[in-house]
Amino acid sequence: MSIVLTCSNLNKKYGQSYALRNLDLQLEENVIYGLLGRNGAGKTTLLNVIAGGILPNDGTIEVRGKKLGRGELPKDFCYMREKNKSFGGARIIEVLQIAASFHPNWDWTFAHELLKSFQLDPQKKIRQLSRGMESLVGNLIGLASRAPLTLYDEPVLGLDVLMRERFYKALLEDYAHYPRTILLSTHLIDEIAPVAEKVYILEAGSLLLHDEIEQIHMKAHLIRGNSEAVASLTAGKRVLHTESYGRGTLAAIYDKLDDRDRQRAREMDISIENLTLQKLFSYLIGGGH
Ligand SMILES: Nc1ncnc2c1ncn2[C@@H]1O[C@H](COP(=O)(O)OP(=O)(O)OP(=O)(O)O)[C@@H](O)[C@H]1O
Repeated sequence: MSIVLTCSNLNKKYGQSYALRNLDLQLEENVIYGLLGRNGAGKTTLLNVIAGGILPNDGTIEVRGKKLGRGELPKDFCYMREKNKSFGGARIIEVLQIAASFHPNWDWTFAHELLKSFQLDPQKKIRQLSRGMESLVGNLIGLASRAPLTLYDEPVLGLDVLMRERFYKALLEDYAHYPRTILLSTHLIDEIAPVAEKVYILEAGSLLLHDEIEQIHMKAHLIRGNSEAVASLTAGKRVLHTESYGRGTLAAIYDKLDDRDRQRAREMDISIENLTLQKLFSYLIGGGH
């Protein structure tokens, strides 16, 4: 396992409030990550601190084991911001030409395929584009640049369902042939579950959870039954949330359940459901509501 990027103890304050607090994050080579969090959780700030030149108050960033100096940006990376106000007067094709000059792995054949698939007219000016089309231009650049480290901030913002599906499909197909490290920040949590291999969940600038999607499928459960029975089954496990109803309790847990746990659950008439990533997220940050 080779580490591409390590952020250690990052802190970023705006006035008295922390946009990032003691944040640690590590990205491995050739993995797709989801960066999840509510509005204001700190996702954009984190991406800007890594790649957008915002200086943290504390903490270090290492790229392939080499610490970045203050204000230094990673090499060989592509960062597609949520908002890109520059280039308004330029045509799409001109923006692609600029991007191509920055990225040594740029693939023009792929870029033209994506223009067609995303239904973008290369002669259109950036300021004539809808919100979704603008996102698609950014997504195209992120894909065709094939940078070893690609960071996307809300890439599907403003996209309709068809275009979201086309983007995810293009990403996964291209990643299968050209593996690299990709981090996608998003609100659309269940959509990212089939795309990402690992996720980081932020809340109020801190890391709430990070794990492999596969592990999340194995560990995120909702348990329902008699209160004493639920308390006994969940003892020693990571309980995210509990709620009482009549004589029963509902508990969201984040832990593996082995055969013995499941046998006990059957004996005690406890039901066990798997939680979707979206539901896990809701229980982590707000008790499921
Ligand atoms: N330039 C700024 N000045 C002051 N506060 C800021 C600034 N940029 C961000 N913040 C604050 O930092 C916190 C994190 O914001 P950030 O944009 O990183 O969140 P986010 O997770 O990307 O949110 P969203 O999903 O809504 O884009 C918020 O409380 C925000 O108000």
